[in-house]
Amino acid sequence: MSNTPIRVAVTGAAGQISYSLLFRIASGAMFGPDQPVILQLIEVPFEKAMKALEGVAMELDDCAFPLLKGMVLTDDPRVGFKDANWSLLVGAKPRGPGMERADLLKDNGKIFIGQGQIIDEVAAADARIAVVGNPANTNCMIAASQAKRLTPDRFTAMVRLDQNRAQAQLAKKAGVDLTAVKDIFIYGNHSPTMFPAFKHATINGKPVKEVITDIDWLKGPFLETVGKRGAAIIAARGLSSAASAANALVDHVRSLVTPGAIHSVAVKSEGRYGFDPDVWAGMPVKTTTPGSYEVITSYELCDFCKEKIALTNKELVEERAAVLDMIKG
Ligand SMILES: NC(=O)c1ccc[n+]([C@@H]2O[C@H](COP(=O)([O-])OP(=O)(O)OC[C@H]3O[C@@H](n4cnc5c(N)ncnc54)[C@H](O)[C@@H]3O)[C@@H](O)[C@H]2O)c1
Ligand SMILES: O=C(O)C[C@H](O)C(=O)O
Repeated sequence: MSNTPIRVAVTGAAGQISYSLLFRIASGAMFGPDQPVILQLIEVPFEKAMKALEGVAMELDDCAFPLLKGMVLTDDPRVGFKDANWSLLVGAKPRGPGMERADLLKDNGKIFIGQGQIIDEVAAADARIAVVGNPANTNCMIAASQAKRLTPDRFTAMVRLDQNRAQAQLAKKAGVDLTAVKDIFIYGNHSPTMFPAFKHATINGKPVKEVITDIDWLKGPFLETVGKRGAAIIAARGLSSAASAANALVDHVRSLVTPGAIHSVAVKSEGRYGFDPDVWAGMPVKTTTPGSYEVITSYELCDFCKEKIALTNKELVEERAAVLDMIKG
């Protein structure tokens, strides 16, 4: 790690995810305990949002984080993304009770056209982008489609919350410590069609199916609970998940800068695991250096896995088709 601060741009900086996220970044949880950061906080150009952002910045000051070397508060994305090493695209309208993710597609998609163009123009040479705002995979595809300088591998979308949810559910069912569950990866969309591939997961080093012998639970309630967890939280809280989403983004970025980490990331598929080449789909990734990763392509897919992947791929292809005019226009 270097002593030069990393510039981290965060959109939706006055929103609920950011209220959990920013303090973790400033404390060193995302980039490590020796890495200083400058937070470049971006909000919409409305008085209420900017006022709320000032309040968040006051609280960040009041934490006296030694690693926080500066803050920029802005409603101008050109200022906010300037020289950013990481751009965390959280800002978007969240889904409310009863809303489907498809409803968000057009509204939120527009945001990512502009942000993709500006990041490509003004962010740092080593810029990397992580998309959280929903529908995250397709928003990431939209942002990447606008880039002429930055290559598609720089753009990732978050499926880490789904991986964490799946790991927690498997540990609970098996009655083991969370850390006993390994290699549970999320394939496809961050939506109820996602596929947590339990077949490849292990519990205390044994294949999941040897420990959880209730295959009907794995194929039914397990997939359903993980896939619909976002909606369950919205129904219970009246608001979408925030602290767990922020925590997952810390994990997503931390793993992407930690060589050897193996984790689920939505990346440009390039046809891997049977996905359409142009969609961003969750799949297992291994971080190779603090600035690069490779997709792990060695997992074999059973017929059940292929069926599930075909479903989530279909949804991603449909989402892409729904915004194709926007990204080509
Ligand atoms: N991928 C995931 O796992 C995951 C998990 C939870 C939530 N989400 C999504 O994250 C997004 C944010 O959720 P939240 O609960 O923080 O919402 P929120 O409404 O509390 O905050 C969103 C913030 O974004 C701001 N914003 C909107 N458009 C913006 C723009 N163009 N530039 C900068 N800021 C902008 C808003 O003013 C608001 O302050 C939602 O789309 C939500 O669905 C994703
Ligand atoms: O499902 C949602 O709309 C919120 C979020 O993506 C989640 O998974 O909690």
